[in-house]
Amino acid sequence: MTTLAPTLTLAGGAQMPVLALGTWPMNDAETADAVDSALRSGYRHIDTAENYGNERGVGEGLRRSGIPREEVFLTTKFNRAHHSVDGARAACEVSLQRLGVEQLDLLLVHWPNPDQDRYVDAVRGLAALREEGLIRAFGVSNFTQPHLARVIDAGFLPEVNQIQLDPEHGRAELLRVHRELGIATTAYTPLGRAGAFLADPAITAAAAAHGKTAAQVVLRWHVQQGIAAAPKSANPERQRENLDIFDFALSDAEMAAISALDVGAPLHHDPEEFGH
Ligand SMILES: NC(=O)C1=CN([C@@H]2O[C@H](COP(=O)(O)OP(=O)(O)OC[C@H]3O[C@@H](n4cnc5c(N)ncnc54)[C@H](OP(=O)(O)O)[C@@H]3O)[C@@H](O)[C@H]2O)C=CC1
Ligand SMILES: O=C(O)C(=O)[C@@H](O)[C@H](O)C(=O)CO
Repeated sequence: MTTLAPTLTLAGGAQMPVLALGTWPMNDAETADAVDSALRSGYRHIDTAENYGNERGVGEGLRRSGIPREEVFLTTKFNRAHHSVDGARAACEVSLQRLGVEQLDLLLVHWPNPDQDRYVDAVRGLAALREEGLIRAFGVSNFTQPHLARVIDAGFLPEVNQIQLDPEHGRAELLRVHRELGIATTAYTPLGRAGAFLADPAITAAAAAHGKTAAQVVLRWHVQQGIAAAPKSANPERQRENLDIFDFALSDAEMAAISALDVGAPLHHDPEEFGH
């Protein structure tokens, strides 16, 4: 029987599977193959973006897999040019078209782009789209606590903040803020792009103890904190490996040892400076 990931209930009531297939930096053809194999293995959440240029591939993989549309949670994101009420609508409409679906499960503002200072209007546009039923949930990505505060002061609660989060970037303070506000967290680059930390004894010892791989231990560390994770793999075997994390639990000591790998390394990109 196929194992499905459990879901998190978002603030607006949508159920979001805690394990998503990441699709950056694959092109349409690679994405279609990866999405097809992932869905056949039991994935029910796909992460894409306008910026990845592969939403058509996601739609193709979805149709090829034969998995009914309503069983799959589709997350996509839009770029800075769409940071306005009308822009969010236009972004949604073109993503729907490229994906070949009638509704998005989750639409995110990809980066805050504070230099143009229009992310509050972008979220205002998202709230209207949810109201109309074009999207089931809305959220943001790469937002810091001050960005979230501006959006919330304007009267909108993003349901998700998708952020870089791995054992070396535990994001403890932002996670605390998310929990306080009722914002779900999705971790991107959860494996550190097959980072060196996979060979750290804190992780390899837990992997040996549970008969799992280092990547499985790291993804388990994410979901055991109530965080969703979006590992990318183009390889069907590694896709299955990354989903096979729901039959064991890390001890408190193992969780703490992995969390201790965060010694304050900088993020790949500073959201005050970088964005598209
Ligand atoms: N919101 C945002 O701004 C951002 C969102 N993202 C999203 O997050 C997703 C994941 O992040 P990404 O940066 O790709 O990094 P990941 O941490 O997911 O690492 C992906 C890399 O790890 C390899 N890999 C996957 N599974 C395993 C495994 N079990 N063992 C060993 N190696 C493995 C993959 O290779 P292979 O494919 O060969 O298996 C690939 O090279 C992206 O695809 C995208 O959807 C990413 C960056 C920013
Ligand atoms: O992959 C994404 O979602 C991005 O936003 C990319 O810009 C990614 O963060 C990156 O690292 C590009 O250099």
